[in-house]
Amino acid sequence: MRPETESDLRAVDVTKRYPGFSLEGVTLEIPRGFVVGLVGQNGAGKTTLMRALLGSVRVDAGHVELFGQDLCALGDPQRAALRARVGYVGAICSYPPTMTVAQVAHMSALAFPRFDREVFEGLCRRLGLTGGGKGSRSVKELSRGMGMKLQLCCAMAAGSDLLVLDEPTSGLDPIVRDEVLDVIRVWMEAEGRSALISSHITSDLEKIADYVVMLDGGRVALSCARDVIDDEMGIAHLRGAELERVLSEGRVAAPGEARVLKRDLSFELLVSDRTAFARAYPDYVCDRATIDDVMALMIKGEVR
Ligand SMILES: Nc1ncnc2c1ncn2[C@@H]1O[C@H](COP(=O)(O)OP(=O)(O)OP(=O)(O)O)[C@@H](O)[C@H]1O
Repeated sequence: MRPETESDLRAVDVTKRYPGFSLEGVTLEIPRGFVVGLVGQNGAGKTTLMRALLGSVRVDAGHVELFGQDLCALGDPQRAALRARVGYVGAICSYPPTMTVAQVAHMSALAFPRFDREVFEGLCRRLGLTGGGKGSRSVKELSRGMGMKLQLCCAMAAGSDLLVLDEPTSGLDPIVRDEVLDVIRVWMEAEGRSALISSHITSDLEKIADYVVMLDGGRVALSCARDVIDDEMGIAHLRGAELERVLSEGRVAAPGEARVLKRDLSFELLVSDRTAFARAYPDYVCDRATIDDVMALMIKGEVR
């Protein structure tokens, strides 16, 4: 990923083993100023990876550099200081349920020295969390979407340089999802900010992510710029004989590197360069690939 850009976070060969699951040799970078989207099926290891990156779980091997410093080589105070520059938002709103929005702000201001109340209040107004007496509502009275917005407002107002968001749009309606994405986009406009966002709603990542990292069974199955998926990759829809012809000619993928998925009446073939494919096989249909398409082929596709 963009070796010429400074990285806010760099993970090298990160391994975390649980009984029955392991995150194996994950290497990943979050270049400064960019959004990295993390995708994968349920249980692929996204949350475990995020927790390992933030030092919330001890890794068994590999290392993590946060803002250029090796987390393992630091003492607790230095690690905590670096960690304070990262805003983490989990899928569940973790504030005490009886606290009001205003009290959450007060608690955050005590916890985060860089917490900016004006920024917090501006964000809350923008997202409809406050105004018209709404600020006196307690956390338990907030809907799931409101709880997510409140966590985001706190993380952004805390002066974070890097946001790590675990499924920030899950369970939200499309309008609220767009609002949340808009707020992240506006936050990203300030220089030097980055984000790692996991999601099962890949259409959200298509709107916001600059890079995509795909996890499968605890390993990185694909890591690339989103533009590569949008502009270059394709899904060819082929009949059996057409597929065999394309595979035997070896122009699309070397033997052992093609990904093929059988559908009811045809086969799908993952194509890394759809323009070259169209030139080589002008009579065969090849569509643009979405993140979902690529995920299905990479994870469920047969290797040919
Ligand atoms: N503390 C733990 N002890 C043992 N196993 C764990 C622990 N935390 C996670 N796991 C296991 O690690 C695997 C990956 O879980 P993880 O929550 O990271 O996946 P995920 O990709 O975030 O899934 P989802 O999309 O469903 O949220 C699962 O099999 C889970 O049971």
